[in-house]
Amino acid sequence: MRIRGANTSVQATALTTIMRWCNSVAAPDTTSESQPTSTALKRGTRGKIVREVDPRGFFADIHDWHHLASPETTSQVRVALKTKDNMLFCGSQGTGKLTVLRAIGEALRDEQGLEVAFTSFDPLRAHRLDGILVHHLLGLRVNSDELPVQEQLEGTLERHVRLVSAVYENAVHSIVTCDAIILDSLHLAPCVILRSLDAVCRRVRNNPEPFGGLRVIASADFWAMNVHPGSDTGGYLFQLPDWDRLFPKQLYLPTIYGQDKELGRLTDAALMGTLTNDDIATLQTKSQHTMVDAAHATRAQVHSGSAEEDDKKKQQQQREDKRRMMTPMLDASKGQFEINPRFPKQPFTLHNPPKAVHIKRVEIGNFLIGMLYTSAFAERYGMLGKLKLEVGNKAHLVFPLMKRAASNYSKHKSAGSSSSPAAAGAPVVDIPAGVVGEVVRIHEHRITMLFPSLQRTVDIPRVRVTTYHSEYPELRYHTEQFPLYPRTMVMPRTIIRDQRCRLKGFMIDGRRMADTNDLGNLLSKVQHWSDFQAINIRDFWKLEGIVHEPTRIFYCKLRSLPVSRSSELWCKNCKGHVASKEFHEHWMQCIRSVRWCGECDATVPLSKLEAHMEKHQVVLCIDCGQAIEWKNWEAHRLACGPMMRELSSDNDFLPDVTRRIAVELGLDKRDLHTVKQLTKSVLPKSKKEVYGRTMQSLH
Ligand SMILES: Nc1ncnc2c1ncn2[C@@H]1O[C@H](COP(=O)(O)OP(=O)(O)OP(=O)(O)O)[C@@H](O)[C@H]1O
Repeated sequence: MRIRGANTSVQATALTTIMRWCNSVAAPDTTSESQPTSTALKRGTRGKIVREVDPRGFFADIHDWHHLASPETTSQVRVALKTKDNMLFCGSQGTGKLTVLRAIGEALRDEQGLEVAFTSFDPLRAHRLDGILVHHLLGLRVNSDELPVQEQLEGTLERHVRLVSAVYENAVHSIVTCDAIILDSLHLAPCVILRSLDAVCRRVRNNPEPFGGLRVIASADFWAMNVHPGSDTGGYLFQLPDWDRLFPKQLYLPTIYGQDKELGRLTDAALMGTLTNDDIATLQTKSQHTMVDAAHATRAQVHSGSAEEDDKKKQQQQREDKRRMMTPMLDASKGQFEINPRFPKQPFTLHNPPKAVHIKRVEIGNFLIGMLYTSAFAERYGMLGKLKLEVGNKAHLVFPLMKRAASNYSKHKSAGSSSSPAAAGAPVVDIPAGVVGEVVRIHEHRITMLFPSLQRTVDIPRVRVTTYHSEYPELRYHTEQFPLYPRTMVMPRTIIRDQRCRLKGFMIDGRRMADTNDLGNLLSKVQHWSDFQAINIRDFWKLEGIVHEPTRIFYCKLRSLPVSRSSELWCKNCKGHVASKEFHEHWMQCIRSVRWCGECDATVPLSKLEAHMEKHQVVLCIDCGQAIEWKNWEAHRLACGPMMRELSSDNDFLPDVTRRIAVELGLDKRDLHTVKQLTKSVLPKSKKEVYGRTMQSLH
């Protein structure tokens, strides 16, 4: 094995280290000045992280590509092959975005011979895409909380391009070495990243076109953005001035696959904020009745033949069934404890490669270790880092468990076939993902689960996933965890973020929802009426901000739908009435030029917003303990009673020395007036932060 691209001395050290570490590798070729191997030159293979499931015990299908060749997907692939434009696929969960991206990426690579990087902003989806995190393509830190300003970010991106070509010798992708990027979960990208990517691509690729001519095929689910009812109206990706230039082809995928047709219509209405009272009634009654019917049917199957049971027992059983089927959804505050149990019973284990510390000393080694390490956590596969299952708890499967050994499937995948696994003689699904079961027994290395709907009791061992880079297979991380997801953790935000499978048997309670778009996002996770029960939706639906207005307006434009049927519309940004016909033009101009200041009840030009909001900054006068707006500070410091006493001789608390120095220095009482900026948590509402972010992302 060779470490390519390092300078000779570093390379020699690295080689020795890794050679010592891995006995089985061939002798290093120190004479050739870092000639790329044939693997590295093979198109489309750079930067590939491989994830393999150990086929012993239960084999889980973690790759899950069954519709790459479906008619809907292939029609999108045809469009992508014909056009040279960048494309963006929008849609809610389950609309096939990832499948389309994967199919287009493969077609660009295999049919047009392009070097394609498969990336996502979401680590879990990066794994599902068989790709890498965008951060690894761009050279960004994964866990960095603070984003640098655009200039710094551009510097980081350019530096990474240089590192990839000079030090890593193109063993991984960079924005220069690939011809196309598959960019998933764009809704998670801050504006500044997209703007820097565009600017740096144009510079380093020496091409004035968007992204320097790099083909970008992206997907986004803007309904899943982290916004809450009080969020701002501006500063989102789709409001960037050159958004349409960056993505000339934008499509909305309307069909949630596998979902009941009427339920699909209501899910769309919930997402777009157009649910009527009748729709809510249908949602509540239909889900309730069908769910209870399903519970009865299951029980009847299990107890068929027991006719002597008396009516009372039957009724009791039915009540019990109903209770068991409907797990109430948790709200965010309660669920937090469940999600991060202090003493997990089944922690996930991550086995590091031996001598990882030594390998880290070489730049490429450091980069690879970082990339693999952040890709190998249980959460990246949809499992949990901390699992606390007890006997009697309910949980559902994260992956479909397969029946036969994995060898055929691996061969089939490595042969690059995109046909269905069943057709290639691959293992078939034994227990589908999402099935709800009850923990019967817990052993050290397996959990016995009873799946009542399948009438099966099955031992579930830990899934063992090995993660490595295709060109450095010696560096391996092994992840182990039970592929189970506790039912107690079903709550709006976690389902959306962590769950890859569809949900069954839970309650959508309007009163437990707190976040924008929760109802639509939850509904898009279910397929049939019998999977859930909706209650109290009417209470929730009346609340302001329950659908994210900027996203709704953007999607209306994308789908050529009217924002409203009335002749006039209320602009949430400038708080004015606008004729419906002109609404879109007005909105786009409005959000790019002004913001509403709630303190002054007036619009403020975007260019002056930062300075304006500074005036509303609240500060604490330490002398009198009062919170005062910054604009009133000057007046306050002249009139603050407790402060005026400070330098007077009857202030026993002021040390004589301080008083003398102050008088000698000519400091008047005003200059001694003290002020403390309040911490964010004390402030009633962080308007500054909201507007600050907006300013930063728009300019
Ligand atoms: N054309 C299709 N026909 C039927 N089912 C499909 C089709 N495309 C995708 N699916 C299935 O729909 C489900 C969601 O697909 P995919 O993951 O690609 O969508 P997504 O929009 O990325 O949604 P999610 O956020 O739920 O992952 C998967 O189970 C997939 O197999």
